[in-house]
Amino acid sequence: MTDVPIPIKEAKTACRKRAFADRASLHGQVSPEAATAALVRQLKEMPGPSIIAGYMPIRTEISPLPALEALSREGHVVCMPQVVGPAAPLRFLQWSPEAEMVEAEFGVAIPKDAGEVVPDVLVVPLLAFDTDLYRMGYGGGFYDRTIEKLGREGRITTIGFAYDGQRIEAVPHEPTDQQLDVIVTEREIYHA
Ligand SMILES: Nc1nc2c(c(=O)[nH]1)N(C=O)[C@@H](CNc1ccc(C(=O)N[C@@H](CCC(=O)O)C(=O)O)cc1)CN2
Ligand SMILES: Nc1ncnc2c1ncn2[C@@H]1O[C@H](COP(=O)(O)OP(=O)(O)OP(=O)(O)O)[C@@H](O)[C@H]1O
Repeated sequence: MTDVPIPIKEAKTACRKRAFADRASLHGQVSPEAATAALVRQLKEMPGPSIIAGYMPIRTEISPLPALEALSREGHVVCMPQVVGPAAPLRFLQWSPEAEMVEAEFGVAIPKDAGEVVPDVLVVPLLAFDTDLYRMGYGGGFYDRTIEKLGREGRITTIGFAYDGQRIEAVPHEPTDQQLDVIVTEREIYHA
């Protein structure tokens, strides 16, 4: 029997469904402290002052907030993503632990009345990843478009943040999928 390749969209949909279930079983079971400490260490290793983009966790994403709060209190500029349109890259609004938040597209909170900044480090949420540092998100292509644009305009470092159990053998990918530079979990730091 010959192997018939599964079309990429179908492969991604099937993978995404499995990844949702797998991540849900990790969330609440895996203690995030070691991941937080590793993320803080990784972000502090960045040369020079950096503007760090995080995310407000939704669903069962591992929360980067303890790490971002600590870095913000130490004087780092931190920002959060905003969806501006279905085919547009994300834009980033400055954030601090005291920032007033409002709910925006897809149920994601964004800082209210905040100024736009351009990050040079992106902490990226994901559903699943592999050791080639491919990631799978919710399917909007927002991070792929954003990484592609920021990379074209300057230097950008991308750090995936996840539970180690979100690692899978191979994430189905297509030419527009961007590989991350680093993935931080509670157990491991993966490099390209
Ligand atoms: N915490 C967090 N913030 C983020 C993202 C993210 O993945 N996580 N984004 C990353 O892009 C952007 C928001 N984009 C999002 C896109 C889709 C869904 C979502 O839940 N989608 C539905 C499917 C919607 C549909 O197709 O009808 C789903 O997954 O069930 C959430 C956020 C910016 N902020
Ligand atoms: N740089 C880009 N330019 C144009 N289209 C893009 C770009 N990057 C991704 N896309 C399109 O977006 C669609 C969804 O991408 P994909 O399934 O990889 O999303 P995702 O990485 O899971 O989601 P997200 O990045 O929002 O978390 C793809 O069909 C792809 O064609």
